[in-house]
Amino acid sequence: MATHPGGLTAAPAVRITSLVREFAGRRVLDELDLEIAPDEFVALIGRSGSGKSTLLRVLADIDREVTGYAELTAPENVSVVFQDARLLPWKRVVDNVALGLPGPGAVERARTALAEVGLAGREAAWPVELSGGEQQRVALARSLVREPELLLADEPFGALDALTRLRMHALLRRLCARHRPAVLLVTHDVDEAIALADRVVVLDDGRIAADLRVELPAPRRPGTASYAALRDRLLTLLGLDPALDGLPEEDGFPEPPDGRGGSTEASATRPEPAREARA
Ligand SMILES: Nc1ncnc2c1ncn2[C@@H]1O[C@H](COP(=O)(O)OP(=O)(O)OP(=O)(O)O)[C@@H](O)[C@H]1O
Repeated sequence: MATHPGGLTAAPAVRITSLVREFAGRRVLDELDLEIAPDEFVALIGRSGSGKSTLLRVLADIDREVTGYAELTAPENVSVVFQDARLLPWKRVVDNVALGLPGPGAVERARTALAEVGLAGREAAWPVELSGGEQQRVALARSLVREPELLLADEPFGALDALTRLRMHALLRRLCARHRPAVLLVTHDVDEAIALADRVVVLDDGRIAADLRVELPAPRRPGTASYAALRDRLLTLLGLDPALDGLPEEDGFPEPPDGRGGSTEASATRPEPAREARA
């Protein structure tokens, strides 16, 4: 639970207890527990197939086919940002942001939100006229103009170049400081997780392998000893070798049945990440 100024203890924005999601009898989320406080920024990392997007879809109420849970509490006012901006190509930028907003002030609010993400003057543009980073900024404006209590983001910057991604980090930090939603950010990028999150949760085979608070002082610059220690710990938890800067020695994927791919038995065994107690 979050303790707010004044000593009040706020109820968590998200509380999940013993969540199970199966596909064809296989547990993809396996009795998962997670709490996110209001205003808290949680990054969710984990290997491909570990269940990150599934968890996000359940919280977004896109996936309702959960097999079981003891508690599943999330706010009603949730916004979701995906890797692709998913703008309606036949609507101008401002109308994409205003879409579904109630009241006569909708367009004005959309304009203000676009200015907040640095797109003042581009309101009348068509989505196709914007770069990938600009489209993603529109998607952020569209999400935050609704003042969500919970912002869910599934690799929102994964398709952007490295420089744009860094600028998007700064933008998202500023927007979250202003709007103060609880955030669950799915990312493959350990540095992105460290740069943005209050907590990094590591998912492995549908269970939480580690839950680490990021205690680094701002600005969180790579190169400090404490940054490197946290980064190494997260890479290790992902089954990667920090000494190789995150590159695994083997790809860790199963061999094709006919043995094509030509390597040894060892390469068919994926590296086992360490499990850690909740910190
Ligand atoms: N609709 C579906 N039908 C069957 N299996 C599914 C479905 N959606 C997801 N899965 C399976 O659930 C597992 C978790 O998928 P999920 O997309 O949540 O993983 P992820 O951690 O987000 O992976 P990635 O990092 O590669 O995006 C995978 O093994 C996937 O094949």
